[in-house]
Amino acid sequence: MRISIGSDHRGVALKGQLLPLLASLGHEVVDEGTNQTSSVDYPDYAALVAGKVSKHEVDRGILVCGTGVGMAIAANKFPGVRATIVPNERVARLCRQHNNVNVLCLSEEQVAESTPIVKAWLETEFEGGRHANRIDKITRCEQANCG
Ligand SMILES: O=C(CO)[C@H](O)[C@H](O)[C@H](O)COP(=O)(O)O
Repeated sequence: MRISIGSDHRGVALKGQLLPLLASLGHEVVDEGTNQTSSVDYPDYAALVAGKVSKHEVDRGILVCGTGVGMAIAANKFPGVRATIVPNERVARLCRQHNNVNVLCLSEEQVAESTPIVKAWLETEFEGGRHANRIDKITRCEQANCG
């Protein structure tokens, strides 16, 4: 897969660990930064990654910050993006099977072992069926500017 990855300054160390992992699994990785520990704004990096997912320039996105919260909030503003914080392997599988999550948000502070989470998220397929009906409802809401 072609994967765009980004972080803020609180996620840069974990992003650095994920780059060789993704390459070793055979994925083409686009590193959107940041590559420094000086303070940056997470919405800028969420926009780079989620924008590419939204425009289908990449297959998936990965975002890392201190908690994953800000990245998920910002990424979900982009049409067609389904981003969530994933704290463990079980949620990694379920968010693919049920929610077709296309942007994985990780907390560098909270996640001790990210490799099984990332592998499970990459390997697990969307189940479709009743879950597709639910995603369609979200998509229709997004397109109609619900609320
Ligand atoms: O977006 C976040 C929280 O919702 C991330 O944890 C950021 O990394 C954090 O907000 C950055 O905070 P800082 O005090 O400016 O380092």
